[in-house]
Amino acid sequence: MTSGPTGAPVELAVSGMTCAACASRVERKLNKLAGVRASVNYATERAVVHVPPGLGDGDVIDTIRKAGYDARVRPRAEDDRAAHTAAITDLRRRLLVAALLAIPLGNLSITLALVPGLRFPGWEALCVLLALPVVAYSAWPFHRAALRNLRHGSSSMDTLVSLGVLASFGWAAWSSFAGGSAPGHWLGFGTTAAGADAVYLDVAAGVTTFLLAGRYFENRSRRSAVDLLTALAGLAVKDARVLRDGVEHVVPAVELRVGDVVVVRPGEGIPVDGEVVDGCSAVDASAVTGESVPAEVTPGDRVVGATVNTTGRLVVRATGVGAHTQLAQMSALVEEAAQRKASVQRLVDRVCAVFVPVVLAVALITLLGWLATGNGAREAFTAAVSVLIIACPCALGLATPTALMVGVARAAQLGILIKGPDALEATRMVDTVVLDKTGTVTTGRMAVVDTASFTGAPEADVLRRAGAVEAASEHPVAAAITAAAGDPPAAVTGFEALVGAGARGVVGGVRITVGTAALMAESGITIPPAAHRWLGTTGPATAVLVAEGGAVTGGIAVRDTVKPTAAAAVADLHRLGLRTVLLTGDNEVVARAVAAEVGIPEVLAEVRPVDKVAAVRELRAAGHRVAVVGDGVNDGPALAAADLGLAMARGSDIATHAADVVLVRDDLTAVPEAIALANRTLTTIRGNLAWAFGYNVAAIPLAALGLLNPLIAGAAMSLSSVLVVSNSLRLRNHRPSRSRSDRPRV
Ligand SMILES: Nc1ncnc2c1ncn2[C@@H]1O[C@H](COP(=O)(O)OP(=O)(O)OP(=O)(O)O)[C@@H](O)[C@H]1O
Repeated sequence: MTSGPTGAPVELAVSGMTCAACASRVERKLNKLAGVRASVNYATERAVVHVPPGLGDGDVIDTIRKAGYDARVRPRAEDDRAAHTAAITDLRRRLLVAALLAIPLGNLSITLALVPGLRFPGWEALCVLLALPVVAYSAWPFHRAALRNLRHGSSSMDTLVSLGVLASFGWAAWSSFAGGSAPGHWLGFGTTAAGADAVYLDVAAGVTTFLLAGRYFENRSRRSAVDLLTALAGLAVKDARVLRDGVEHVVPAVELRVGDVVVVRPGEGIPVDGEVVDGCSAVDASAVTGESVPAEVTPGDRVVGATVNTTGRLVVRATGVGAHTQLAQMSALVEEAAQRKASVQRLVDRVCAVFVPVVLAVALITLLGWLATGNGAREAFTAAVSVLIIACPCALGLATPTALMVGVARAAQLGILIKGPDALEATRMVDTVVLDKTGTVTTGRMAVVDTASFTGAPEADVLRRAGAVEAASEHPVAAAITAAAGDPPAAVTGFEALVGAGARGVVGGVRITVGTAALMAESGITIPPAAHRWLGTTGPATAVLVAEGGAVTGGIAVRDTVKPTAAAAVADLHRLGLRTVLLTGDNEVVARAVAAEVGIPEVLAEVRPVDKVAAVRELRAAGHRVAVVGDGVNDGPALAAADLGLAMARGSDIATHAADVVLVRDDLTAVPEAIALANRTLTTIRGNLAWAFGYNVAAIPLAALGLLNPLIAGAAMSLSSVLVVSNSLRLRNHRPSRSRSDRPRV
C-alpha cells in the first residue's frame, strides 16, 4: 500500500500500544486530522490511514508520536517479526526476575507476618530489597507506558497497573519502616501479627509477576495469530528456473515477468500463475486452496503459484507474477479482512476509551468511601488497589480482533476468503442459500449429447454452423458446441451474444441464430413441428435450437454433470438448518433434474441474468436473509444484491469479485464450511466479549467492596486476557464437519 495524492491508504506499524484503549486513542487522534480516515488495530499493531492530498506520511507519524507511540511506514514482515521477538525476549527476562524474587519474598513476608517470633533484625529491609528489582525493573514496561501517557495527559491500563504496583510498594515500604500498624490482616490461612505491612511488598511483586506473565503469554499467542494470518504470503516460492534460449537460469522469483517460461521440477513449488506448456504432473494445491487431492495437469491447463508440483517435470508460461498472482491477492485480501473493524469492535473501542479514567475514578471513590466509613487506611488501600488491577480492559480489547484474525486465517487455509467482519456478521443472519446452477452446482464443463437436423442435411452441418457462431461466445453451452464442431470454425461476422438466451452471427452470408426456443420465438423465427417434437425428447439435457435465416433447421442438446461433492454440500447446508434454492437461466426440466440429483427442494428456472437480481430481492422482500452462491462472473449483480454473496472463483481475479466471500476451492462443500466457520468465529467473538465484559462488570464491585485480594485480582486479570486469546486460537483447529465420512479431511 502506498499513500499519495489520491488519498490511497498507507499502512503503518504502530509500536508502544499496550491495550485496546491505546489503539482507540491513536485512531481518534489521527481521525482528528482534516481529511484523514484511520483504522488502528491493537491485535495486529497496524494502522491503515487514508491520507488526503496536502498531508504526508510524516504528518501522520508525527501525530502518532505526539500521542505517545511510534510508527513506521510500509512495515515489512521481517522487521515486525524481529521487533516482536525482541519484545517477547525482554518480557521473558523481566518475568524471570520477578518470579525468582517474588517466590522467596512471598514465603518470607507471609511467614514473618504470621509468626512474629521468627522475625530478625532488618527483616523489613531485606523484604524491601527483594521487592525493589521487581517493582523497578520488572514492572518498568508498565511505568514507562504510564509515564508516556502522563506526559500526553492521558491514561491507559498501564497507568492502572503502575499505580497499583507503586501504591502497594510505597505503602508497604513506608509502613514497614514506620512500623506499628495494627494486626488483623487476613491472609487466607491466618491473621497477620502487628507490624506486618511488609506483606504488601508481596502484593506489589506478585501482581507484577502475574501481569507480566499475562502480557508475555498474550504477546506470544498474538504472534501465533498474526503468523497464521501471514502464512499464505509465506508460501510464495522464492527462486525460479527461468528458461532462456533453452538454458535454465535460477533467478529470484520477484524478477520474473509475464510471458517468462519457467521449469518446475518434481517436488518444487510453482513460482508463478501460468499455463502449462509442456509436461504432465499432479499438482498439490492443498496449502493454497485447501483442495485435498492433487490435480493432474497437462499442457494447456492453468496452474496457480505456490502450489507444489509432485511427480513430473513441468514447463509453465507465466501469466501472473508478483502482486498479480492469485496467492498475492489472497493474502492481501486476508490481511485486509483481519484489519477491518467489526461493528462491535467500534463499540468496544469507545468503551475502552472511557474505561481507564472511569476506573481511576472508581478506585479513588473506593479509597475515600472506605476511609469515610471509618475503616482503616489498609482496608481502604487494599480495595482501591484491587480495583485498579482488576479493571484493566485488556481482554475486552483483544476479544474481537484476535478471533477475527484467527477465523479469517483458518478460513483461508480451507480455501475460503472472507472479505471482512461484515461478511461474517451477514453469515449469521442467512436462512436461505440460493445456488446458481451452471458452474456452481454443476461443473460448467458441458458436452454435446445429441444433435438433430430438421431439414435432412447432415447433423455435422448443424454443429459446424452453430460452432462457427459459438466460437466467439464464452458461454459454457457455446464451449461444448465449439468443441463438438471440431475443425477450425468458419469466419463469423456481426457476432452478437444474447445474454441468457443464445448467440447470433453471419456465417457464409447466412444469419445463424443459436439459442433457446424462447429466443427463436422472440426473434420471429419459425420453429417446425419436428423441432418441437425433438425438444420433447431431450429430457434433462439443455437443448438449444439452431436457425438459418428465419427458420430453425437443427437442434443441439448439451449436458453438464453435477460436481461430485454437490449433494454432500447441499446435505450439509440442510443440516445447518438452511433452506436451499436452485437458480438458473436454464429450462425447468433441466433445473428439476439437477435439483433432484443433489437434493435441492426448490427451483427457480428460466430466470434471465438481469432477473436474477429481482429474484434475490423478492426473496429478501419476503423476509428471508439470502446468501447467493455463484461463479462471480456473470452473476455478480445477484451476488451483490444478496445479504451474503459467495463466489466460486477460478483464476486470479479474486479481488475484483462482487462477493463477500470468495471460495478458491472448486468444491461446493466450501459453502457450508464457510458458513459453519463464520458462525463459529462469531460465537468465539461473542463468548470472548461476554467473558471480558462480564468479568470486568462482576469484578469491579467485588474489588470495591474489598472482597478481592489484589493478588487474586492480578492473577484474574492476566488470566482473562490469556484466556481470550487462547479461546480465539482454538479456531485454528477448526475442522469442517462433512456429511460423508469418507471425504478426505483437510
Ligand atoms: N451462447 C449460447 N449459446 C446457446 N445457448 C445459450 C447461450 N447462452 C445462453 N444460452 C441459453 O440460454 C439459457 C440461459 O442461459 P444463462 O446463461 O442465463 O443460464 P445457464 O447457462 O443455464 O446458467 P445458470 O445456471 O448459471 O443460470 C441456457 O441454458 C441456454 O439454453
